[in-house]
Amino acid sequence: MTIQEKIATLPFVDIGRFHADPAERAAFIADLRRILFDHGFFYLTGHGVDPKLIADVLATSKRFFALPLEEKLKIEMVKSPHFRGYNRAGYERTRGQQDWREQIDINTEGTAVEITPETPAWKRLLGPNQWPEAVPELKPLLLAYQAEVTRIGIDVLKAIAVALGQPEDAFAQIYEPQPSQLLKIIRYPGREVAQTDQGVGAHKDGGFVTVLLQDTVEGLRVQTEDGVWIDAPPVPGTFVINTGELLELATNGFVRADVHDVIAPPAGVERFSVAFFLGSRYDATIPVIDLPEELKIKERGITVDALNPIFREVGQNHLKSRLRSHPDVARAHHADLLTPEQLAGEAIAEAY
Ligand SMILES: O=C(O)CCC(=O)C(=O)O
Ligand SMILES: [Fe+2]
Repeated sequence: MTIQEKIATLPFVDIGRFHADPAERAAFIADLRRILFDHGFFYLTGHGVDPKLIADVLATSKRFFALPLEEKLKIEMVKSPHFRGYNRAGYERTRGQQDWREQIDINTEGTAVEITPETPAWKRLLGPNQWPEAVPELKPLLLAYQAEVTRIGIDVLKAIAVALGQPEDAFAQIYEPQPSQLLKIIRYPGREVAQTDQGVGAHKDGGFVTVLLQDTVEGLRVQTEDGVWIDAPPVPGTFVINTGELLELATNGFVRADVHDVIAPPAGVERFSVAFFLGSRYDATIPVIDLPEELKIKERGITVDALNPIFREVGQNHLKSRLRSHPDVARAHHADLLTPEQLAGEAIAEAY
């Protein structure tokens, strides 16, 4: 199969059409509405991100991953109460199976909040990032890139709101003034290291939308609604956008959050990607959007209780999943939030 045949199964969305004249914009919205119901994944074009910024982010990330392990461990995540920093390959699992990828997690650059017993627990997520001294250019580049993918993510979200028959700012009440901006630079080592084909196991992403930059090596796969796995190989000049669980919840399953995974590259090959997860404010509660009748009849429903407010409290859920994903960080910094079982159990990191 050629690359063209493979990607024929995932649609392309040119976000430039959202800013075109009214007739073109209306045609775009009609197209997007169809795409959103059928697919949780699409390729984004017309986004206007400077190709030089993209090239610099990838090249500089590769320089970080090429550092000796001891240098990378200087910013290991366990040093950050805010779940920021480096995780080495083979230390995370998805559904019990080892993931083979190393990564740096970055989020909104901030200062730590003083934590008292009265402080909402999610405020522990706020704080500074950890940056590598050995590659000082990484900080300004990733912060510039984070700003750009935030702009794109919000633009796509506005288009999605309009496609759902809502005003374009329908979600602004839960992302303004500060959305969550988790950015990961990721390296997947080849199978001679991984000794399994699991780069990252099957999962859904949690936020509004994910803006994914892939370098040149394929490996990303998406499960369609009928259960078939299709490839989502890199296409130069595009981002892969996938809609997350927050939108699935908000639309009672009209919008899909597709399960996806990454296959580890062949022996001797490494794969790089940069994933950006746009989420709402941490103190937001996910609303249920009242879709127009012609869309409402196509809602699929969701597997959790749609009206249970616990599932809809973003910060609390995010902190819970971070504590589960990174038990070493949880024990080092948040032991007061853990159950005796969590404190006693094996400290295995869960990616999702
Ligand atoms: O690396 C990729 O291509 C995708 C990564 C991913 O799905 C994730 O980190 O959630
Ligand atoms: Fe993902």
